[in-house]
Amino acid sequence: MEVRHPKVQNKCAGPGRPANPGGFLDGHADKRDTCSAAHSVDFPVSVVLPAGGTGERTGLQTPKQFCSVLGRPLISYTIQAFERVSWIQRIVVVVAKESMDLMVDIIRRFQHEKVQVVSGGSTRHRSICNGVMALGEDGEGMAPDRPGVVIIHDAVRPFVEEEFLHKIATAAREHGAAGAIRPLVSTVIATTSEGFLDHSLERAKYRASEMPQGFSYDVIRQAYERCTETDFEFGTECLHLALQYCGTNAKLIEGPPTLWKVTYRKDLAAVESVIKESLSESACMITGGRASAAALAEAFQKAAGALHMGLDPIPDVTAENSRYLLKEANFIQVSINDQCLSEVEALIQALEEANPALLHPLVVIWMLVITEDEASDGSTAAPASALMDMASTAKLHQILLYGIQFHQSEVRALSFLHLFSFVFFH
Ligand SMILES: Nc1ccn([C@@H]2O[C@H](COP(=O)(O)OP(=O)(O)OP(=O)(O)O)[C@@H](O)[C@H]2O)c(=O)n1
Ligand SMILES: O=P(O)(O)OC[C@@H](O)[C@@H](O)[C@@H](O)CO
Repeated sequence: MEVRHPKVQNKCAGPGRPANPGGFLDGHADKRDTCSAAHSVDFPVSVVLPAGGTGERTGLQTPKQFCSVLGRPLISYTIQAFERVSWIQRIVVVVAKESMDLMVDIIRRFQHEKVQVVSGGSTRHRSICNGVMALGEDGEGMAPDRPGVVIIHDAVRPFVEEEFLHKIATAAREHGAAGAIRPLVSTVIATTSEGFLDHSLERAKYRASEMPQGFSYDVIRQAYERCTETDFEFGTECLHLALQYCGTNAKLIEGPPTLWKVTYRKDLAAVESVIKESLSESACMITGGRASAAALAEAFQKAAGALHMGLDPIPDVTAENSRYLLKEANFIQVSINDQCLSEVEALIQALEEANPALLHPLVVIWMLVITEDEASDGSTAAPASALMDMASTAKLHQILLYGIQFHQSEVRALSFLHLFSFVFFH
């Protein structure tokens, strides 16, 4: 499907079918508010993820954005990094038309939110242009809800944090354009036509242009409406288009080293080791909706921030929260004074039914909290034998079950999180 916008007919389009105006695959926005209070914006932000390349430099048959990492396509990690940000409204993924069905399947399988799939072009700029135009598409009589800011981010850069996205988006809002930069690792040199050194650049004066980049919508749209076929064919830098065709000088912001792009096969191995390491840094805390458990989860969530752990408290894993079963690797089931194992049994059953395509064990910690009044009744510990039996069965499904019981007066969130982090690092 090709996005063909009347004003820029064939401007960014490659070959392809007329575009579906871009109906959402699942239109409900992500209701899970995952942004911390520190990060919010007062203008609409959308994202374009160019993912229409072939990944030739990996030497693999499968385009790198669709290569599996721990049983999950690389692009799914990148989409998740954006869909978790509550102030991002729409994510346009731009893929080659022959990958459209695959992309739709990935979105459904991993229950991605806020995603619209658009057909790519023969070059990266053409693909990005298609994505930008789709954001302004009138689509079936709907007034285009054009974003104030568009974040553009290569789909093969899976490690992007909300805090940096917020910096890029607010700088783009203020300056019209903003981009991530990183120090150069190697010196840049110019060669003669015979392949000899012509001159070298003073490395300290230059930076590597990375992603994400942000633009006010009108700037990037106008840049693509005005740029030339040569730009579309050979260009690699959106910031240059904004300067060249809109006179907009991008604000440059040094980003973390995690912004690197998967380009070669070795980069896929690096992604896998980084993701494995990060597995111990997030968990889903299931509170059952009880006020006391929710209060405890809130205290843990605050403490988790100090350990750079992401902790998502939710009441259960049903309905819209069922996506956690596919994307999270660690779960803490909180029971208050309830020695019955039914809740954790239900969680393990839900995990087995969801059968997430992860090649590493899932970890479930049953956290039994005994409150002061209950403790005075001399309540006994949960039936350890029943827990052991359940753990033995769960292990057959790659689920590692642990139990921890403590009295409310013993709760020191940070120390428990250190313990959880140790257990999660499997
Ligand atoms: N016609 C294209 C070419 C590239 N991209 C996307 O732009 C990003 C960065 O480009 P690059 O790393 O060069 O990806 P490929 O072009 O796939 O890699 P190669 O040059 O090795 O083929 C990737 O997410 C890629 O999918 C795109 O959307 N459309
Ligand atoms: O050139 P490639 O297509 O490999 O990758 C695109 C990069 O050039 C681009 O992501 C940054 O340089 C920022 O513009």
